[in-house]
Amino acid sequence: MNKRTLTFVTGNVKKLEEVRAILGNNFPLEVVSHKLDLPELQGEINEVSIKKCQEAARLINRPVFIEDTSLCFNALRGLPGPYIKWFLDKLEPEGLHKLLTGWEDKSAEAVCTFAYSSGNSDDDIVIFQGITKGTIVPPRGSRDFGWDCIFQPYGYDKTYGELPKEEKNKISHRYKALDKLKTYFIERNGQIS
Ligand SMILES: O=c1nc[nH]c2c1ncn2[C@H]1C[C@H](O)[C@@H](COP(=O)(O)OP(=O)(O)OP(=O)(O)O)O1
Ligand SMILES: [Mg+2]
Repeated sequence: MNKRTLTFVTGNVKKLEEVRAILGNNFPLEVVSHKLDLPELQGEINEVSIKKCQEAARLINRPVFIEDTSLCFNALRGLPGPYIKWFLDKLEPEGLHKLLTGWEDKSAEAVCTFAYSSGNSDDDIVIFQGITKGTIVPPRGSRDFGWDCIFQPYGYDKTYGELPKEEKNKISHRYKALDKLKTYFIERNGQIS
């Protein structure tokens, strides 16, 4: 039987790469991607993801999921959080690290939030979240993907940017969120809605 398809809406190719690598082959649905830069309204993390997903479902009109990533500095009470993309664009990794000058607490949480819509506007949006805790350090390693070079997960002496991809994908915020998403669809035998 052909697998049902589920559309991942993102404008970020690095995210898509990781999602494909982490979901692997034993996922009961076929994931296709759709490149779109969705509007992201301001708010708390889950709110941003729910609205982003509703907009994706409205535009694409079929079962979709989206993902929104936050980087939350504990000293800054969770900021930049969902606004990390704009902080990174303007400050670059060096500047993000410097934001914490003057704070002893360099701890941070990488938060990945997937939101799924069956495409039926009567159904609730389902959220899957994964959090990896770590420390913000001066940049080290690959600059291929966002803020990877300044985030050092707890228990490691390497940043995400220094870890081999397979290692990052075993411990990352994205891995933990996708693990929940995977379980949800496996328990439903790939049933959408
Ligand atoms: O694992 C990661 N390691 C390092 N950097 C990361 C990671 N995951 C997202 N990022 C960056 C991309 C963007 O600068 C911001 C999140 O913003 P976010 O809106 O979720 O991503 P995006 O706009 O690039 O793609 P999308 O079209 O799916 O919204 O953090
Ligand atoms: Mg975005």
